[in-house]
Amino acid sequence: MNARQAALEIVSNVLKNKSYLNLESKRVLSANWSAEDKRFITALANTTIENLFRIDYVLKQFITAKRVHAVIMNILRIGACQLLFFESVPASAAVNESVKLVEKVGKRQLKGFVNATLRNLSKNLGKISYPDRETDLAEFLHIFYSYPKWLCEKYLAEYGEQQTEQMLSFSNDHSLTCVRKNLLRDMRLPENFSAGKYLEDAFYIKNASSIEKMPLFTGGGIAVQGEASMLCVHAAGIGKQDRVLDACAAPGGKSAYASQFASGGQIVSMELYPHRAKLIEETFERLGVANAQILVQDASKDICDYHDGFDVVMVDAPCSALGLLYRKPDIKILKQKEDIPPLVKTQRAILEACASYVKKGGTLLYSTCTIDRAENEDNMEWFLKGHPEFVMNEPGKYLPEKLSKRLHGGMLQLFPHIDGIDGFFIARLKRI
Ligand SMILES: C[S@@+](CC[C@H](N)C(=O)[O-])C[C@H]1O[C@@H](n2cnc3c(N)ncnc32)[C@H](O)[C@@H]1O
Repeated sequence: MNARQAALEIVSNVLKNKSYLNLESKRVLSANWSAEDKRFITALANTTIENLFRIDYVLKQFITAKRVHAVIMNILRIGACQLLFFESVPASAAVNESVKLVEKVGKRQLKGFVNATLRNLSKNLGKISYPDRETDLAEFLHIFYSYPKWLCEKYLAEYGEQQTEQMLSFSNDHSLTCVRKNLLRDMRLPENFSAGKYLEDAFYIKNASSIEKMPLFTGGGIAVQGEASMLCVHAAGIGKQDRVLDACAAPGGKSAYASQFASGGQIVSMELYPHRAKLIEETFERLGVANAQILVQDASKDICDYHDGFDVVMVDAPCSALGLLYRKPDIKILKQKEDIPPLVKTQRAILEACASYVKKGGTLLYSTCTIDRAENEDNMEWFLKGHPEFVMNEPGKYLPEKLSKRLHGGMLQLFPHIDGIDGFFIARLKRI
């Protein structure tokens, strides 16, 4: 298998099976590839998925057939992706290598079709047309930035044209991975890790293709965790002796970080799915978390024994993950508008049950990794209406100054294009 075939396999599986891009990439890249091949495969598969709506729109202008077989369409997609977005790949290579793929998938009779389509595209790159932004702005944004149309419409309504375009056009350096230095293990970090944007114990690694195999990772010296996720734990303001409930805990990133703050206290990590609870177990073992207990349990169901039982309750709710779209492009394709109302229902049910576990004077920390008013601000408004025993308690003193200035109504919505990190939402409530 060559690099383009590997990218084709990843793209085909994501689109056909609706599987996650990172899991497909991990599986395909586990074979013995050179570092250069790994980078090319990852870039080609990611860029194709990231720009799928645009690529399909462009291809439509050059495809002459009425129907195109799925695998041939995917070959055209990764070929067009190279022509449109890979300056380092000569057009002839993008076309010829795509034609070779047609033979490899056993459809040699379609070599001429793929050759003609891509050659025609490569000769007419300057003549590609896009939807007219004056006639239908949402349609233009949907195609040009390759985001679902429903999301473009939603963001236009909520944030206006300028901010929506900034959000959709933002792209970060995909080669950087954020890790957290785990203070529960005393391991030295290499000099080439660069400093975090906001937190002392956050670091960025460049071009690390298999962090999970690094001795520093296997030995528990680091956890792969973004700064926005770490900031949620900071915002909770956890004390040394605190008893903390992490109601939606898998794979255990926030629980493990919380255990550093509550070094003399205790963490209870709750998770609905047993297979995901196993991930928490692995995280704790690797990172040396000793003061935590794992519980497989539906956080929306009341547990009488927990009433008034915790200084801090963290609800890092299951959500639409729209704050990760800029670095997890498959979510753009997999996420549907219809997914949101059931999520809001679950989030509210979890908040409802967990509210009673907070001690008087204690903290309820609500967070999501999404940019969606229904799942964030609206949920907080709904919760406070039904729970006069809680007030908003802004977490400014626990956050870096630059971010505490951005609190709005006591809540913080992070944006990748403004803050350079994942689009998390953080709200801190106090039980009075
Ligand atoms: C956003 S993730 C949590 C990430 C985690 N806090 C971390 O930082 O590593 C949400 C988790 O909630 C779990 N979940 C979904 N519904 C739940 C429920 N009703 N009760 C408990 N956990 C639930 C999901 O399986 C998922 O593992």
